[in-house]
Amino acid sequence: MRIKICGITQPQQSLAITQLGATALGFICVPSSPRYVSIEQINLATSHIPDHIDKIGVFANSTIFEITKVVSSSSLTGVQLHGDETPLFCEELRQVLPNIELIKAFRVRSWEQLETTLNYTSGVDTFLLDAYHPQQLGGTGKTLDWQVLQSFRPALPWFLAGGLTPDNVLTALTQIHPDGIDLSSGVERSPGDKDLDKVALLFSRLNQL
Ligand SMILES: O=C(O)c1ccccc1NCC(=O)[C@H](O)[C@H](O)COP(=O)(O)O
Repeated sequence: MRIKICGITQPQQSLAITQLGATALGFICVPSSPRYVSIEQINLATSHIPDHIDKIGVFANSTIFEITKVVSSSSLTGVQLHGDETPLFCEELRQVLPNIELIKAFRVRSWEQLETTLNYTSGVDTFLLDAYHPQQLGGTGKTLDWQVLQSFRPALPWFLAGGLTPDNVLTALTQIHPDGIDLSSGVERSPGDKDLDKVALLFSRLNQL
């Protein structure tokens, strides 16, 4: 299973987190977020990270120009679209960045909304389901209803996000079987400052699976 730790801001934490077992690191490229990082910060945080670790830039309602500028100046291997990007936008971005993993995030407000994932299957590689919050785009610590998600059968591999912590991750994964999990505030001391003890606890809990 893929394990993405998102919202990294401190270079020394990125290496430690991959050594603990993360398969992907997420960098928030949304200026309004307290976890925002510049291109220079992304490059510092990824310079010692092995090639097999996915390095995902998280964007929300950015333009194709803004996204490609960050991707072409960094070692990002993937782009997560966390805003209201349309299927057409994803397909256009795919044309411009054919070798970059595209992840479309859905902030789930209603279960009917999950049907819209169908419209994105040709434009992206991966889905991510996150909790909806009226004021925040991500990193909210809110969980989804895992029981309802048991019937989610997406056409693409998917990450479960939203309020996962070392204490609830096994409960989630006994109910549903995503291809990956994504955690941010559940392994933090404060926004952008990861708690390496919590990250270690996460991996020791996952080893019990
Ligand atoms: O984390 C942010 O600050 C953020 C801001 C704007 C758009 C997306 C953002 N995060 C996206 C993520 O992938 C988070 O990991 C995801 O929302 C889960 O967060 P959490 O509930 O804290 O585990």
